Amino acid sequence: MTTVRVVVGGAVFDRGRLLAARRSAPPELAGRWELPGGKLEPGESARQALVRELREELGVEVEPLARIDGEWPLKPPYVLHVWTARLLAGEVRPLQDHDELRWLTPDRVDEVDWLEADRPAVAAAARLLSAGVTDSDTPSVPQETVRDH
Ligand SMILES: Nc1nc2c([nH]c(=O)n2[C@H]2C[C@H](O)[C@@H](COP(=O)(O)OP(=O)(O)OP(=O)(O)O)O2)c(=O)[nH]1
Repeated sequence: MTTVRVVVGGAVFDRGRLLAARRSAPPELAGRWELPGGKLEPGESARQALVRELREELGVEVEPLARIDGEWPLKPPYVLHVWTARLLAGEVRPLQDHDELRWLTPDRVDEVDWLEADRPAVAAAARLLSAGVTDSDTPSVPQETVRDH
């Protein structure tokens, strides 16, 4: 039996913009843009993994909010899950795995060359941003779009 392993990506919001990160490695993915994050470690929840990865890779503290509905296949055995997250503290810096970071307003999310797997989640995140549901400190996110687990 093959067990799928989860990679969690963060749709990080700050002041109406979505964070995009350009991978610096491995060679086949370098130059493509992703939602920063990484693999869950044993015993770790998706929220914990996201907080840890974004601290390591970007030097910031985030608060995961809710999962964007869906699961996207990556190189087996990995699948991508995406969570929205709010920037709590710090300024993002490309410390690990990335060589450029960009904050994109929802009308400009298509300006970067996203990894294929990320595109549906990026589109969902842009819709949330456009709808303004990420503006408040106490987010209220439409239940048909995200679920919390
Ligand atoms: N983090 C992340 N990885 C993605 C996304 N889209 C996508 O295809 N991937 C791929 C790239 C990698 O092959 C894999 C995740 O690996 P990673 O290198 O980010 O994970 P990690 O930090 O835990 O890595 P490591 O411990 O193996 O070094 O998933 C995405 O949006 N975010």
